[in-house]
Amino acid sequence: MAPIVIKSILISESVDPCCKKVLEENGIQVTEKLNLTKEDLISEIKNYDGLVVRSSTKVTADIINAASNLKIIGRAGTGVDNVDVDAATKHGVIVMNTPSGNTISAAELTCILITSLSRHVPQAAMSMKAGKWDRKKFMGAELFGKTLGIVGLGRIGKEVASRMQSFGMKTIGYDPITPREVTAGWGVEQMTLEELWPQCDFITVHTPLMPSTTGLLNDASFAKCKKGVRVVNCARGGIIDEDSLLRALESGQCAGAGLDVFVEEPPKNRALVDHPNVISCPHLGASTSEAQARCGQDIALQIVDMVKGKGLVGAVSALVSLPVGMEMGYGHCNGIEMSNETGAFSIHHSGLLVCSRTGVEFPDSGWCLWGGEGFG
Ligand SMILES: NC(=O)c1ccc[n+]([C@@H]2O[C@H](COP(=O)([O-])OP(=O)(O)OC[C@H]3O[C@@H](n4cnc5c(N)ncnc54)[C@H](O)[C@@H]3O)[C@@H](O)[C@H]2O)c1
Ligand SMILES: O=C(O)[C@H](O)COP(=O)(O)O
Repeated sequence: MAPIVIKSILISESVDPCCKKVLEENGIQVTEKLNLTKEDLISEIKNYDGLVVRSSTKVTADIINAASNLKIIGRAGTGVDNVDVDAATKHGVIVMNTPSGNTISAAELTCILITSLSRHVPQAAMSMKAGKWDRKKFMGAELFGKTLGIVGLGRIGKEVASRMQSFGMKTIGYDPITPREVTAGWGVEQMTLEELWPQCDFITVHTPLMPSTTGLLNDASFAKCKKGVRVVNCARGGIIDEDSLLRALESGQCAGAGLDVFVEEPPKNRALVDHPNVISCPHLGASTSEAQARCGQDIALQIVDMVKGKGLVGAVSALVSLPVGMEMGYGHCNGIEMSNETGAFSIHHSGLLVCSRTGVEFPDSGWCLWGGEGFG
């Protein structure tokens, strides 16, 4: 791989200081400017070879078009839905993420929301602070023996399963890509969504936000659930349709929701946040010192490796420039096996890889196809 020259990088969000340190130790000049408006970013970006962001900076096509020197957009975290990967690819800008750095933190917050929902801990704590001693109102239910449905059995889904199994929960799930025999090895029985909905006491979603996952839980799927199901979304706002969730909470079909993410962040419509049976957080899944240190260090090291011509670990957009029908590589990731099997992936206009044989959409996350870590 030919080395790529990166002399200056703009960090536009609160990224762990080790990111700046590693880049500077490798001769890259780093400027940190937080809370830039879109207009500020458009006028600033031409001065930099690289941009490092988290999820708040919306790196839209107009920003990328104005970035005459930009060669790399580094996402210190997992989701790249705040970056216009198509526009970046068209401009030859590499988009890179650090998908495993915050897995444990996101999984832990998910489990905290599940356990809090079962015992109303946040509501009880607020009532204590209000000077009350209300033991009847906060009667809960044990998690032991209950069924947790996990939709999306990738990195975070797997970690959630093992933690909740230690509470004695039965874990079932659905994932169109991770093989059933692999998740059976983690104690997760896979089934169709139609089979899954009516069995669950709790449902947690861990997919990327894509056309096929938008509104996965909607009026129709809530209607198939047990009355009183509790749901958690620590993935992306919109995977659980927000209007349907509110209706299900109001009718009692859904007894509680734990939400870390919203369609609009921060949410202007406060109906869900204000609902008494909703526990919500301001997108805190990755907000631990450990996750931030890992993501900050990983993105810096990946950029340095790219500059030195050592590799393109975490590259997301590079895939889009590969020809349809290419050989993607070898490994035990099912996506790779399928590419070898079919040689028939096409690049969807939204940046998704779509297998023409199965119609399965792959998120454009480089880890699974480049890293070869698969589902080990
Ligand atoms: N709240 C936070 O701060 C936070 C932190 C980290 C990650 N995330 C988000 O969590 C989500 C999961 O992250 P991850 O690292 O586990 O990703 P991952 O890529 O490891 O796993 C996602 C899984 O979803 C599966 N999937 C795709 N389409 C599906 C569908 N239609 N139905 C069911 N499963 C489907 C994929 O096959 C994959 O196994 C992402 O949306 C990510 O952006 C949020
Ligand atoms: O996709 C992610 O990595 C998470 O949503 C975390 O986003 P953040 O880096 O903005 O906290």
